[in-house]
Amino acid sequence: MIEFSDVTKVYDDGTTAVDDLSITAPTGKITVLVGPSGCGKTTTLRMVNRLIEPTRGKILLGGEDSGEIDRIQMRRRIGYVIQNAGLFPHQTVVDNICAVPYLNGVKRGEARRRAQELLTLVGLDETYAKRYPWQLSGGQQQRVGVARALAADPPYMLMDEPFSAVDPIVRKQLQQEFLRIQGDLAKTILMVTHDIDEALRLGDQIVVFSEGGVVAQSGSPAEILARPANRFVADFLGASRGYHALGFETIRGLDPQQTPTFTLGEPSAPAGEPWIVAIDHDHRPLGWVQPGRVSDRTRADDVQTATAVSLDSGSRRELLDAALASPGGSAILAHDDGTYAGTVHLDEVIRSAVDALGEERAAR
Ligand SMILES: Nc1ncnc2c1ncn2[C@@H]1O[C@H](COP(=O)(O)OP(=O)(O)OP(=O)(O)O)[C@@H](O)[C@H]1O
Repeated sequence: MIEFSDVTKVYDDGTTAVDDLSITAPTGKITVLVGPSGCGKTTTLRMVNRLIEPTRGKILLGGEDSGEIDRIQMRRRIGYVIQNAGLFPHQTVVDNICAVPYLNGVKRGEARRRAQELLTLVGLDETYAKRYPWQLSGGQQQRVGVARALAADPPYMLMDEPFSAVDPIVRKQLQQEFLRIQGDLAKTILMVTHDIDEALRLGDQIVVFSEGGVVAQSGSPAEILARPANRFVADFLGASRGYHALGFETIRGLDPQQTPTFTLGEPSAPAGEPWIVAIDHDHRPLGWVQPGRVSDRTRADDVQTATAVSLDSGSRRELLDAALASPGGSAILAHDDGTYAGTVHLDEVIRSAVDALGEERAAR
Protein backbone atom coordinates (compact mmCIF):
# COMPACT_ATOMS: atom_id res chain seq x y z
CA MET A 1 0.00 0.00 0.00
CA ILE A 2 1.19 3.52 -0.79
CA GLU A 3 -0.33 6.20 1.44
CA PHE A 4 -0.12 9.95 0.96
CA SER A 5 -0.87 11.78 4.16
CA ASP A 6 -1.48 15.55 3.79
CA VAL A 7 1.24 15.85 1.16
CA THR A 8 2.00 19.27 -0.32
CA LYS A 9 4.64 20.29 -2.84
CA VAL A 10 5.48 23.93 -3.33
CA TYR A 11 8.32 24.50 -5.83
CA ASP A 12 11.02 27.11 -5.16
CA ASP A 13 9.27 29.63 -7.43
CA GLY A 14 6.13 29.41 -5.27
CA THR A 15 4.12 27.09 -7.56
CA THR A 16 1.89 24.79 -5.53
CA ALA A 17 2.00 21.62 -7.62
CA VAL A 18 0.29 19.33 -5.09
CA ASP A 19 -1.97 20.62 -2.36
CA ASP A 20 -2.64 18.66 0.82
CA LEU A 21 -3.00 15.31 -0.89
CA SER A 22 -4.31 12.32 1.09
CA ILE A 23 -4.88 9.23 -1.03
CA THR A 24 -4.14 5.51 -0.73
CA ALA A 25 -2.98 3.18 -3.50
CA PRO A 26 -4.11 -0.27 -2.31
CA THR A 27 -1.79 -3.30 -2.36
CA GLY A 28 -1.86 -5.35 -5.55
CA LYS A 29 -4.05 -2.84 -7.40
CA ILE A 30 -3.57 -0.27 -10.14
CA THR A 31 -4.27 3.29 -9.04
CA VAL A 32 -4.35 5.75 -11.92
CA LEU A 33 -3.73 9.46 -11.46
CA VAL A 34 -5.47 11.29 -14.26
CA GLY A 35 -6.13 14.94 -15.05
CA PRO A 36 -5.26 17.78 -17.41
CA SER A 37 -1.71 18.91 -18.05
CA GLY A 38 0.05 20.67 -15.18
CA CYS A 39 -2.24 19.49 -12.38
CA GLY A 40 0.51 17.79 -10.37
CA LYS A 41 0.36 14.13 -11.42
CA THR A 42 4.06 13.67 -12.18
CA THR A 43 5.06 15.62 -9.09
CA THR A 44 2.88 13.26 -7.02
CA LEU A 45 4.46 10.18 -8.57
CA ARG A 46 8.04 11.40 -8.22
CA MET A 47 7.58 12.23 -4.57
CA VAL A 48 7.02 8.50 -3.93
CA ASN A 49 10.57 7.56 -4.95
CA ARG A 50 11.95 10.87 -3.67
CA LEU A 51 13.05 12.19 -7.04
CA ILE A 52 11.11 15.18 -5.70
CA GLU A 53 11.01 15.96 -1.98
CA PRO A 54 7.59 16.83 -0.55
CA THR A 55 7.37 20.23 1.15
CA ARG A 56 5.01 18.90 3.81
CA GLY A 57 3.35 15.61 4.68
CA LYS A 58 4.30 11.96 4.59
CA ILE A 59 4.32 9.18 2.03
CA LEU A 60 4.20 5.69 3.49
CA LEU A 61 5.25 2.53 1.68
CA GLY A 62 3.70 -0.47 3.39
CA GLY A 63 3.40 1.69 6.50
CA GLU A 64 7.03 2.87 6.37
CA ASP A 65 7.89 6.55 5.87
CA SER A 66 9.51 6.73 2.40
CA GLY A 67 11.64 9.65 3.63
CA GLU A 68 13.39 7.28 5.99
CA ILE A 69 14.08 4.45 3.56
CA ASP A 70 17.65 4.23 2.28
CA ARG A 71 17.90 5.19 -1.44
CA ILE A 72 19.30 1.83 -2.56
CA GLN A 73 16.58 -0.02 -0.67
CA MET A 74 14.11 2.28 -2.37
CA ARG A 75 15.37 1.35 -5.85
CA ARG A 76 14.91 -2.29 -4.98
CA ARG A 77 11.37 -1.79 -3.83
CA ILE A 78 10.06 0.55 -6.50
CA GLY A 79 10.06 -0.10 -10.25
CA TYR A 80 9.89 3.07 -12.34
CA VAL A 81 8.62 3.27 -15.93
CA ILE A 82 8.59 6.55 -17.84
CA GLN A 83 7.36 7.85 -21.18
CA ASN A 84 9.63 6.85 -24.10
CA ALA A 85 10.90 4.04 -21.85
CA GLY A 86 13.98 6.06 -20.79
CA LEU A 87 16.38 3.25 -21.73
CA PHE A 88 20.14 3.73 -21.58
CA PRO A 89 21.00 4.28 -25.27
CA HIS A 90 24.52 2.80 -25.19
CA GLN A 91 23.51 -0.40 -23.46
CA THR A 92 21.93 -3.48 -24.99
CA VAL A 93 18.39 -4.50 -24.06
CA VAL A 94 19.62 -7.20 -21.71
CA ASP A 95 22.01 -4.80 -19.93
CA ASN A 96 19.22 -2.24 -19.61
CA ILE A 97 17.04 -4.84 -17.93
CA CYS A 98 19.88 -5.99 -15.67
CA ALA A 99 20.89 -2.49 -14.55
CA VAL A 100 19.19 -2.56 -11.14
CA PRO A 101 19.91 -6.27 -10.41
CA TYR A 102 23.64 -5.56 -11.11
CA LEU A 103 23.49 -2.63 -8.67
CA ASN A 104 21.88 -4.94 -6.16
CA GLY A 105 24.80 -7.35 -6.52
CA VAL A 106 22.93 -10.09 -8.38
CA LYS A 107 25.41 -12.35 -10.23
CA ARG A 108 25.75 -11.66 -13.95
CA GLY A 109 24.56 -15.05 -15.18
CA GLU A 110 21.55 -15.08 -12.89
CA ALA A 111 20.55 -11.49 -13.77
CA ARG A 112 20.77 -12.29 -17.49
CA ARG A 113 18.74 -15.47 -17.17
CA ARG A 114 16.03 -13.51 -15.35
CA ALA A 115 16.20 -10.76 -18.00
CA GLN A 116 15.45 -13.37 -20.68
CA GLU A 117 12.41 -14.53 -18.71
CA LEU A 118 11.20 -10.95 -18.39
CA LEU A 119 11.65 -10.36 -22.12
CA THR A 120 9.41 -13.35 -22.77
CA LEU A 121 6.91 -12.06 -20.21
CA VAL A 122 6.60 -8.73 -22.03
CA GLY A 123 6.24 -10.47 -25.38
CA LEU A 124 9.74 -10.15 -26.89
CA ASP A 125 11.83 -13.20 -27.87
CA GLU A 126 15.50 -13.68 -27.00
CA THR A 127 16.72 -12.24 -30.30
CA TYR A 128 16.00 -8.77 -28.87
CA ALA A 129 18.38 -9.20 -25.95
CA LYS A 130 21.50 -8.13 -27.84
CA ARG A 131 19.92 -5.16 -29.63
CA TYR A 132 20.34 -1.52 -28.69
CA PRO A 133 17.30 0.66 -27.91
CA TRP A 134 17.58 2.52 -31.25
CA GLN A 135 17.12 -0.82 -33.02
CA LEU A 136 13.65 -1.24 -31.48
CA SER A 137 10.26 0.25 -32.31
CA GLY A 138 8.62 2.60 -29.81
CA GLY A 139 6.30 -0.18 -28.60
CA GLN A 140 9.21 -2.59 -28.15
CA GLN A 141 11.13 0.02 -26.17
CA GLN A 142 8.13 0.45 -23.89
CA ARG A 143 8.04 -3.32 -23.34
CA VAL A 144 11.73 -3.29 -22.40
CA GLY A 145 11.00 -0.37 -20.05
CA VAL A 146 8.37 -2.47 -18.28
CA ALA A 147 10.75 -5.49 -18.15
CA ARG A 148 13.47 -3.29 -16.68
CA ALA A 149 11.14 -1.98 -13.98
CA LEU A 150 10.14 -5.55 -13.10
CA ALA A 151 13.73 -6.85 -13.00
CA ALA A 152 14.30 -6.38 -9.29
CA ASP A 153 10.82 -7.84 -8.62
CA PRO A 154 9.73 -4.72 -6.75
CA PRO A 155 6.44 -4.75 -4.84
CA TYR A 156 5.70 -1.19 -6.07
CA MET A 157 5.66 0.23 -9.57
CA LEU A 158 5.49 3.88 -10.58
CA MET A 159 4.51 4.41 -14.19
CA ASP A 160 4.49 7.86 -15.79
CA GLU A 161 2.59 7.87 -19.09
CA PRO A 162 4.12 4.47 -19.86
CA PHE A 163 2.21 3.84 -23.09
CA SER A 164 1.78 7.34 -24.45
CA ALA A 165 4.65 7.39 -26.95
CA VAL A 166 3.13 4.77 -29.26
CA ASP A 167 0.28 4.71 -31.76
CA PRO A 168 -3.25 3.82 -30.57
CA ILE A 169 -3.19 0.20 -31.81
CA VAL A 170 0.16 -0.66 -30.22
CA ARG A 171 -0.96 1.21 -27.15
CA LYS A 172 -4.05 -0.94 -26.76
CA GLN A 173 -1.93 -4.08 -27.22
CA LEU A 174 0.55 -2.92 -24.57
CA GLN A 175 -2.29 -2.09 -22.20
CA GLN A 176 -3.81 -5.55 -22.64
CA GLU A 177 -0.48 -7.28 -22.08
CA PHE A 178 0.21 -5.10 -19.10
CA LEU A 179 -3.13 -6.15 -17.56
CA ARG A 180 -2.27 -9.79 -18.25
CA ILE A 181 1.11 -9.42 -16.51
CA GLN A 182 -0.45 -7.55 -13.60
CA GLY A 183 -3.05 -10.35 -13.32
CA ASP A 184 -0.15 -12.70 -12.49
CA LEU A 185 2.14 -10.40 -10.53
CA ALA A 186 -0.33 -8.19 -8.60
CA LYS A 187 2.08 -5.29 -8.00
CA THR A 188 0.97 -2.16 -6.19
CA ILE A 189 0.95 0.30 -9.06
CA LEU A 190 0.63 4.06 -9.23
CA MET A 191 0.26 5.22 -12.82
CA VAL A 192 -0.01 8.67 -14.37
CA THR A 193 -1.88 9.39 -17.57
CA HIS A 194 -3.78 12.30 -19.08
CA ASP A 195 -5.82 9.87 -21.17
CA ILE A 196 -9.16 9.12 -19.55
CA ASP A 197 -9.74 6.04 -21.76
CA GLU A 198 -6.47 4.56 -20.53
CA ALA A 199 -7.38 5.37 -16.93
CA LEU A 200 -10.77 3.69 -17.26
CA ARG A 201 -9.28 0.65 -18.98
CA LEU A 202 -6.42 0.04 -16.55
CA GLY A 203 -7.39 1.50 -13.21
CA ASP A 204 -8.82 -0.45 -10.29
CA GLN A 205 -9.00 2.98 -8.71
CA ILE A 206 -8.87 6.37 -10.40
CA VAL A 207 -7.85 9.66 -8.83
CA VAL A 208 -8.97 12.65 -10.90
CA PHE A 209 -6.74 15.70 -10.30
CA SER A 210 -7.80 19.24 -11.01
CA GLU A 211 -5.71 22.39 -11.37
CA GLY A 212 -3.32 23.10 -8.50
CA GLY A 213 -2.83 19.48 -7.44
CA VAL A 214 -6.23 19.07 -5.81
CA VAL A 215 -8.17 15.80 -5.99
CA ALA A 216 -11.50 16.35 -7.73
CA GLN A 217 -12.68 12.77 -7.16
CA SER A 218 -11.37 9.29 -6.48
CA GLY A 219 -13.09 5.93 -6.83
CA SER A 220 -13.48 2.93 -9.08
CA PRO A 221 -14.00 3.64 -12.81
CA ALA A 222 -17.62 2.49 -12.54
CA GLU A 223 -18.29 4.80 -9.55
CA ILE A 224 -16.75 7.80 -11.24
CA LEU A 225 -18.60 7.18 -14.49
CA ALA A 226 -21.92 6.65 -12.73
CA ARG A 227 -21.60 9.62 -10.38
CA PRO A 228 -19.09 12.31 -11.31
CA ALA A 229 -18.57 14.45 -8.21
CA ASN A 230 -18.80 17.76 -10.04
CA ARG A 231 -18.86 19.58 -13.36
CA PHE A 232 -15.07 19.39 -13.74
CA VAL A 233 -15.05 15.57 -13.51
CA ALA A 234 -18.09 15.24 -15.80
CA ASP A 235 -16.43 17.46 -18.42
CA PHE A 236 -13.17 15.58 -18.10
CA LEU A 237 -14.96 12.24 -18.64
CA GLY A 238 -16.47 13.77 -21.76
CA ALA A 239 -19.48 13.06 -23.90
CA SER A 240 -18.77 9.33 -24.15
CA ARG A 241 -19.25 8.81 -20.42
CA GLY A 242 -22.47 6.80 -20.91
CA TYR A 243 -20.79 4.54 -23.44
CA HIS A 244 -17.79 3.98 -21.13
CA ALA A 245 -20.15 3.19 -18.26
CA LEU A 246 -21.69 0.36 -20.30
CA GLY A 247 -18.27 -1.29 -20.16
CA PHE A 248 -18.74 -1.89 -16.44
CA GLU A 249 -22.23 -3.37 -16.67
CA THR A 250 -22.48 -7.13 -16.94
CA ILE A 251 -24.90 -8.94 -19.22
CA ARG A 252 -25.30 -11.92 -16.92
CA GLY A 253 -28.90 -13.11 -16.86
CA LEU A 254 -29.54 -12.02 -20.44
CA ASP A 255 -31.78 -14.40 -22.36
CA PRO A 256 -30.39 -14.71 -25.90
CA GLN A 257 -32.41 -15.59 -28.94
CA GLN A 258 -31.71 -18.97 -30.60
CA THR A 259 -30.82 -17.77 -34.10
CA PRO A 260 -30.37 -20.83 -36.38
CA THR A 261 -26.84 -22.03 -37.13
CA PHE A 262 -24.94 -23.42 -40.07
CA THR A 263 -22.17 -25.90 -39.29
CA LEU A 264 -19.24 -25.71 -41.70
CA GLY A 265 -19.23 -28.74 -44.01
CA GLU A 266 -23.00 -29.15 -44.12
CA PRO A 267 -24.64 -28.90 -47.59
CA SER A 268 -27.24 -26.24 -46.71
CA ALA A 269 -28.63 -24.01 -43.97
CA PRO A 270 -32.10 -23.36 -42.53
CA ALA A 271 -33.83 -20.57 -44.47
CA GLY A 272 -36.04 -17.82 -43.02
CA GLU A 273 -33.50 -15.41 -41.55
CA PRO A 274 -31.32 -13.06 -43.67
CA TRP A 275 -28.21 -13.86 -41.58
CA ILE A 276 -27.49 -16.94 -39.47
CA VAL A 277 -24.57 -17.95 -37.27
CA ALA A 278 -21.78 -20.09 -38.72
CA ILE A 279 -20.32 -22.54 -36.21
CA ASP A 280 -17.50 -25.09 -36.35
CA HIS A 281 -17.67 -28.77 -35.44
CA ASP A 282 -17.04 -27.97 -31.79
CA HIS A 283 -20.10 -25.70 -31.80
CA ARG A 284 -18.01 -22.54 -31.56
CA PRO A 285 -19.40 -19.48 -33.35
CA LEU A 286 -17.29 -18.11 -36.21
CA GLY A 287 -19.48 -15.29 -37.52
CA TRP A 288 -22.33 -14.65 -39.92
CA VAL A 289 -23.43 -16.22 -43.21
CA GLN A 290 -26.43 -15.78 -45.53
CA PRO A 291 -28.35 -19.11 -45.67
CA GLY A 292 -28.99 -18.93 -49.45
CA ARG A 293 -25.27 -18.61 -50.19
CA VAL A 294 -23.84 -21.56 -48.30
CA SER A 295 -22.90 -25.03 -49.49
CA ASP A 296 -20.65 -27.88 -48.38
CA ARG A 297 -17.79 -25.88 -49.94
CA THR A 298 -18.29 -22.92 -47.60
CA ARG A 299 -15.10 -22.37 -45.60
CA ALA A 300 -14.22 -20.29 -42.54
CA ASP A 301 -12.84 -17.66 -44.97
CA ASP A 302 -16.33 -17.17 -46.46
CA VAL A 303 -17.82 -16.24 -43.08
CA GLN A 304 -18.20 -12.60 -41.99
CA THR A 305 -16.08 -12.97 -38.91
CA ALA A 306 -17.50 -11.81 -35.58
CA THR A 307 -16.14 -11.91 -32.07
CA ALA A 308 -18.58 -13.61 -29.71
CA VAL A 309 -19.35 -11.91 -26.40
CA SER A 310 -19.14 -14.04 -23.26
CA LEU A 311 -22.57 -14.58 -21.73
CA ASP A 312 -20.94 -14.92 -18.29
CA SER A 313 -18.36 -12.14 -18.26
CA GLY A 314 -19.20 -9.83 -21.20
CA SER A 315 -20.25 -6.21 -20.74
CA ARG A 316 -23.10 -4.23 -22.28
CA ARG A 317 -20.51 -2.20 -24.14
CA GLU A 318 -19.01 -5.30 -25.78
CA LEU A 319 -22.55 -6.38 -26.68
CA LEU A 320 -23.32 -3.00 -28.22
CA ASP A 321 -20.04 -2.97 -30.18
CA ALA A 322 -20.63 -6.52 -31.43
CA ALA A 323 -24.21 -5.74 -32.50
CA LEU A 324 -23.14 -2.56 -34.31
CA ALA A 325 -20.35 -4.39 -36.13
CA SER A 326 -22.49 -7.29 -37.36
CA PRO A 327 -24.23 -7.37 -40.77
CA GLY A 328 -27.69 -8.06 -39.33
CA GLY A 329 -27.43 -5.86 -36.23
CA SER A 330 -27.12 -8.72 -33.71
CA ALA A 331 -24.35 -9.73 -31.31
CA ILE A 332 -23.32 -13.37 -31.02
CA LEU A 333 -22.96 -14.77 -27.51
CA ALA A 334 -20.85 -17.68 -26.31
CA HIS A 335 -20.68 -19.73 -23.13
CA ASP A 336 -17.51 -19.82 -21.03
CA ASP A 337 -16.25 -22.88 -22.93
CA GLY A 338 -16.57 -20.92 -26.22
CA THR A 339 -19.67 -22.73 -27.51
CA TYR A 340 -22.57 -20.88 -29.14
CA ALA A 341 -25.16 -19.44 -26.71
CA GLY A 342 -27.41 -17.39 -29.00
CA THR A 343 -27.72 -13.84 -30.33
CA VAL A 344 -29.11 -10.50 -29.17
CA HIS A 345 -30.39 -7.79 -31.51
CA LEU A 346 -29.30 -4.15 -31.24
CA ASP A 347 -32.87 -3.08 -30.31
CA GLU A 348 -32.77 -5.42 -27.32
CA VAL A 349 -29.25 -4.27 -26.34
CA ILE A 350 -30.41 -0.65 -26.27
CA ARG A 351 -33.72 -1.42 -24.57
CA SER A 352 -32.01 -3.35 -21.76
CA ALA A 353 -29.37 -0.61 -21.34
CA VAL A 354 -32.13 2.00 -21.01
CA ASP A 355 -34.00 -0.22 -18.50
CA ALA A 356 -30.81 -0.67 -16.45
CA LEU A 357 -30.27 3.10 -16.43
CA GLY A 358 -33.84 3.62 -15.20
CA GLU A 359 -33.40 1.05 -12.42
CA GLU A 360 -30.16 2.67 -11.33
CA ARG A 361 -31.74 6.16 -11.23
CA ALA A 362 -34.72 4.83 -9.27
CA ALA A 363 -32.33 3.24 -6.73
CA ARG A 364 -30.54 6.56 -6.08
N1 LIG B 1 10.79 22.19 -11.05
C1 LIG B 1 9.67 22.94 -11.08
N2 LIG B 1 9.67 24.22 -10.67
C2 LIG B 1 8.55 24.96 -10.67
N3 LIG B 1 7.35 24.51 -11.05
C3 LIG B 1 7.28 23.24 -11.49
C4 LIG B 1 8.43 22.39 -11.54
N4 LIG B 1 8.04 21.18 -12.01
C5 LIG B 1 6.72 21.27 -12.25
N5 LIG B 1 6.26 22.50 -11.95
C6 LIG B 1 4.88 23.01 -12.03
O1 LIG B 1 4.08 22.24 -11.14
C7 LIG B 1 2.80 22.00 -11.72
C8 LIG B 1 2.56 20.50 -11.75
O2 LIG B 1 3.47 19.89 -12.66
P1 LIG B 1 3.44 18.32 -12.98
O3 LIG B 1 4.52 18.03 -13.93
O4 LIG B 1 3.42 17.59 -11.70
O5 LIG B 1 2.02 18.20 -13.69
P2 LIG B 1 1.41 17.02 -14.54
O6 LIG B 1 -0.01 16.92 -14.11
O7 LIG B 1 2.23 15.82 -14.43
O8 LIG B 1 1.48 17.62 -16.00
P3 LIG B 1 1.66 16.87 -17.43
O9 LIG B 1 0.43 16.03 -17.63
O10 LIG B 1 1.71 18.02 -18.38
O11 LIG B 1 2.92 16.08 -17.35
C9 LIG B 1 2.80 22.68 -13.07
O12 LIG B 1 2.21 23.93 -12.94
C10 LIG B 1 4.26 22.80 -13.41
O13 LIG B 1 4.50 23.91 -14.24
